Amino acid sequence: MLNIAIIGASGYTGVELARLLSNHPEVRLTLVTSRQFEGQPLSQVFPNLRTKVDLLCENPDIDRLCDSADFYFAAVPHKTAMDLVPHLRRAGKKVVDLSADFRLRDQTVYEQWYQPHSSAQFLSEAVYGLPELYRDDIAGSSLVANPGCYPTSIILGLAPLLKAGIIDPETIIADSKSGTSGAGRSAQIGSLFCEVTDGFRAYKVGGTHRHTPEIEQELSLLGGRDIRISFTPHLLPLSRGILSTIYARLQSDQTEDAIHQLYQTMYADEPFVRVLPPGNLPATQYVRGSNFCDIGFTIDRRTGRIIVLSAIDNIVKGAAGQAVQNMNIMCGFDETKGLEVVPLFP
Ligand SMILES: NC(=O)C1=CN([C@@H]2O[C@H](COP(=O)(O)OP(=O)(O)OC[C@H]3O[C@@H](n4cnc5c(N)ncnc54)[C@H](OP(=O)(O)O)[C@@H]3O)[C@@H](O)[C@H]2O)C=CC1
Ligand SMILES: CC(=O)N[C@@H](CCC(=O)OP(=O)(O)O)C(=O)O
Repeated sequence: MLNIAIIGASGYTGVELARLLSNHPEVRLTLVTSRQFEGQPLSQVFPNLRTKVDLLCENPDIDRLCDSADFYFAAVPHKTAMDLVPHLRRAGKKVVDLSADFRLRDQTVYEQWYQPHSSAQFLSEAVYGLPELYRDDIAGSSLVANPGCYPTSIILGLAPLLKAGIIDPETIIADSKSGTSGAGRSAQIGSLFCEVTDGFRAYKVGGTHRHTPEIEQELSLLGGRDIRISFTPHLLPLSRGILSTIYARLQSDQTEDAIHQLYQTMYADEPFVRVLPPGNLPATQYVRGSNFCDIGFTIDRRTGRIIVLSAIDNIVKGAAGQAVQNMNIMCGFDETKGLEVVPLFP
């Protein structure tokens, strides 16, 4: 059995990691951290874990951390992760970092969008943890930077089109809508019930959301040239789920069957990408609680644009589920272990 620590277990991705890992046959949770709930059972902080997780929350003291497990999930905010990861790596531990701290390959770009990087020497070691693109690199890595939730939905939605070179990369627009759990569990006015319910709004409009450089980094690698996109996030009055609606102009006339074939070919062996037949469109309620990314598309003949829709659960494929998928790959386990759950509906 592999001993696992979740650093930041009292957050939304932390509780989701605990839920998924408690059902994983190859691992045992040995440490969960939370400063605010130190000494309390995690199953008291999150009663859904009753009888499934029997650990007390501990303060994340670095020496105790390094002695407590073989494999670490850093489910803490960015900035915190960059200060923790070097200690874990120097102790020879494998880490999946759910924060943004090791996702951008270029330190300058990271520092433009976030803050000064205290452990930039680890950027070259980190592998971007999108298994559908980097499975082999992830398998050989000890530090995986788990992708952001919006980037996961958009990159998976566009990858087959960019690889095939059939869309004009200068015309990409992604409108994404996320459930409120994406903002984390800390108290913030913008996440209060009255601020979110019965309404729908965009935020960080005009290329100002910090996921923009992450999405552009990966799309540029797929397209083999520098790509800039228009990305607008929106906040939904839902707890979980992301739906990204992505537009791009087709470079030439294409049939729906030919494009469907492109998606089928790229994702044929992917356990967590479900390509929908032409005419079927994804929705957040059909991936809820699961590690699936559902992708559908349609061609707007009047404008010559393709419209791709990509749905994930932001806490599962957008965070904790993808992190477990990465752990499975890094440790040589069956990639679907702990993640076999069918989406919860209704
Ligand atoms: N929510 C989502 O949908 C997604 C989140 N992510 C990323 O995953 C990470 C966790 O997100 P999420 O679970 O939503 O966040 P939450 O705010 O819900 O939880 C954060 C966790 O980190 C701990 N923490 C906060 N500050 C520190 C610190 N200085 N030292 C040690 N522990 C700390 C908190 O516990 P305590 O304060 O008690 O110690 C808490 O357990 C973030 O980097 C986020 O960007 C990525 C993709 C999607
Ligand atoms: C709804 C909402 O607020 N979503 C978060 C992004 C979700 C996320 O966790 O992304 P990172 O892993 O990069 O932090 C936001 O817009 O900042």
